[in-house]
Amino acid sequence: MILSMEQVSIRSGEKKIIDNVPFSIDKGEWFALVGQSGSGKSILSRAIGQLLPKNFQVEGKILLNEEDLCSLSPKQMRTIRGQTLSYIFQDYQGTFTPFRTIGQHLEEYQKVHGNLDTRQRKIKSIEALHSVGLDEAFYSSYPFQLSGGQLQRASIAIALLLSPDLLIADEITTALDSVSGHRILELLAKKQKEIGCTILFITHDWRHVRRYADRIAIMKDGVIVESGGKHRILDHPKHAYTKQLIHATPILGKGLLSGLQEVGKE
Ligand SMILES: Nc1ncnc2c1ncn2[C@@H]1O[C@H](COP(=O)(O)OP(=O)(O)OP(=O)(O)O)[C@@H](O)[C@H]1O
Repeated sequence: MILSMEQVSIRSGEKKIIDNVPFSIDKGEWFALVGQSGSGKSILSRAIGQLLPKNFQVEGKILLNEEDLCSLSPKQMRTIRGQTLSYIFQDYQGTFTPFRTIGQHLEEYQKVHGNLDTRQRKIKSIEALHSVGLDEAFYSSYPFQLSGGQLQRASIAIALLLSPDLLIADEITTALDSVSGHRILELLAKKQKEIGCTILFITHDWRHVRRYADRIAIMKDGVIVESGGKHRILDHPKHAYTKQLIHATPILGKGLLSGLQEVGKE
């Protein structure tokens, strides 16, 4: 198991946003966290990296590789973010500082994590760009010179630069057209195979859940109402809310909603 949440509750002042959430993610799996807007998916995922604003209080345990992240200092967390845990967000524009080139972003990330050799940093940055299908010319480009899909590729290059154990992808295709979104997820799936990292994938889109997820948790009003394997959740949902969500966005195509074969049937 790579990530485990034990009775995690999150408040902002008097408001309880997350209520007693338990879940665990196994090493190497693609774990989808699904739920309608405002259910608390982003707040929960940001709590993992201690990225919540100061007015939020987190209770419970968040164990990454058996280490309780809630007990770590901001300095210790900075080391973990990037090296062990990294994020890709829906708002890819926000990942980049407008007046710095893509290459400078890639280099800064390495510098912060102790790679002090200028030449090595440049070689690694260019390799990272190639690995997400961007050629060397993008090294000197500014963020505004890239399309949304290209920028999201660059965010993946940055997020995977130090081969993290856990990558949190928070609605990373929402701001892209469907073809670019599809390409980004294919790229992520390919990179996951290469690096062997675990993915916590936050989404509204059942097509993506069906195609990529191994296991799924369903969130409603700050509570996980149901979780399980893809086949179990998509083809045999138990909770009324899960059924409602699945039926609200039917998946086109023949056979089971999970895309798998029912056991015992040809
Ligand atoms: N900075 C904040 N301060 C106080 N409350 C917040 C803050 N950000 C989000 N919330 C509240 O926390 C709850 C959960 O929000 P969150 O963004 O986690 O939902 P979500 O499931 O990720 O939604 P979406 O799919 O639209 O991104 C909502 O009620 C929201 O209003």
